[in-house]
Amino acid sequence: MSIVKQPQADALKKPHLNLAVVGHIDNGKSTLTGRLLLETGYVDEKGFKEIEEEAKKLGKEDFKYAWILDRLKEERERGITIDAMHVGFETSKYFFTIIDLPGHRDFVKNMIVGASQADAALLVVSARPGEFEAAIGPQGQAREHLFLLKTLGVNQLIVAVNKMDVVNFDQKRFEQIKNDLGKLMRLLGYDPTKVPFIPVSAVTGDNIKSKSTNMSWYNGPTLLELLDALQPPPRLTDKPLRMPVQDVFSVTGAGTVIVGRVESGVLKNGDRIVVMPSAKVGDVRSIETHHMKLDDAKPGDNVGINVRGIDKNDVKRGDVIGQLNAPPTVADEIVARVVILEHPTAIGVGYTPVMHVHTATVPTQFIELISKLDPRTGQTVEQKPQFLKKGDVAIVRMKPLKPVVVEKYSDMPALGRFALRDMGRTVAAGQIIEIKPAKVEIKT
Ligand SMILES: Nc1nc2c(ncn2[C@@H]2O[C@H](COP(=O)(O)OP(=O)(O)OP(=O)(O)O)[C@@H](O)[C@H]2O)c(=O)[nH]1
Repeated sequence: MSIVKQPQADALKKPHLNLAVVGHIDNGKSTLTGRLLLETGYVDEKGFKEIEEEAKKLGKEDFKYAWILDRLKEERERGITIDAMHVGFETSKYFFTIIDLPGHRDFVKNMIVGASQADAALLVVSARPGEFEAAIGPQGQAREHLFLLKTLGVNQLIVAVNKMDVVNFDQKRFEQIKNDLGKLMRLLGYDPTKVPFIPVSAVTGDNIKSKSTNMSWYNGPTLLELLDALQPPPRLTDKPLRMPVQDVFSVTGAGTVIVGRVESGVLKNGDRIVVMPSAKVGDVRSIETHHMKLDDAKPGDNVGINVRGIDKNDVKRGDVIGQLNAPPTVADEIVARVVILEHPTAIGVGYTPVMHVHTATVPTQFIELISKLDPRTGQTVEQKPQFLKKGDVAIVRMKPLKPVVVEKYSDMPALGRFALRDMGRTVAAGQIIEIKPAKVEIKT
């Protein structure tokens, strides 16, 4: 029995949103996520009792919510099933899938993959003195995540100011954080007046499901109400099918099962599909989500598909599934608008970081620096710059050094935005403006 419950059919009929929970290490992402699952009835009672008793025994009761996530991670590592891939909870209006559970060692890398699919983000910042300051400091992950979210086009954001119990639910501290974070957000291109800030305590539960009696000075909605007030994104049903592959399994009795999220188009049972860049062709035998069989999968659906004619070894994470009449685009070169987040010196032609785009990672070389732009207005300020450095926004031409599927950001945002990483750091993020396609022959 898994520690988290799977949604019932009614929950899956609700509009679906993908939520990224982001923030600096130790600010309380896991605790808050565990709390949300618990408050919405998505934690198995028996399993949670065990966790509670264990936490009590060790005198670590504050940890019990985060341990829900730890337990889940263990379950995933032990034996992967399709339905354990997606953890979710429901509010009165939506069903939320939490993409990329917090607490991962290489969180930023996963964040990039995750954020490329997020419809909204919940930024968790700690009110504890010092912790908030570190989170938004030069090395702060709250800063880094905000920048990435913005550049990857995730515009819906909720800020949870957590650990309010630690600062005696002090309104002044909350206002100060709102003010300081607001300034940073403005710098990164957000309008902080449009972003809701909420004071919470993940440990005591204040303002999560019910209004806090400790913070009568806060008149806004609870966290669950804020989640309910998010807007569903437009779903690209009329575009060609694109489903980036997250994982592939060989399931005894079933054969090859490919897991991913449909980003555009509609995938139907019985469809003939093509996997790019390998150009392997197969047929869809069944589509499943959260343990239920579906007739089709639409944009936003996270599904496992059982396919005939494609071997497990023919598909890998980062490939993209499409249909034969409009197969996914394999790029020979791309032109992109990039923002340089972090680089110790300067970036010139020849620089080869790793591009993270949808679920793919591929070494990609800068082959031309076309122009430098004013970050605020988007106007060209310099043609053919020699170098790019931290803070610069530029149009560049790049060449993926291995075949990879991408699309123009304007056509399919989820396949057209990327981050560039080098030596464990996020160097830049960008959007694809033009693609020079590679020739790939599809044999049917
Ligand atoms: N007092 C108090 N402590 C909290 C609260 N939320 C989290 N904590 C504590 O803060 C510490 C870090 O919490 P986590 O939930 O593990 O933080 P995280 O952001 O998920 O950390 P990583 O997964 O390591 O990035 C733990 O000791 C929690 O018990 C809160 O609202 N109040």
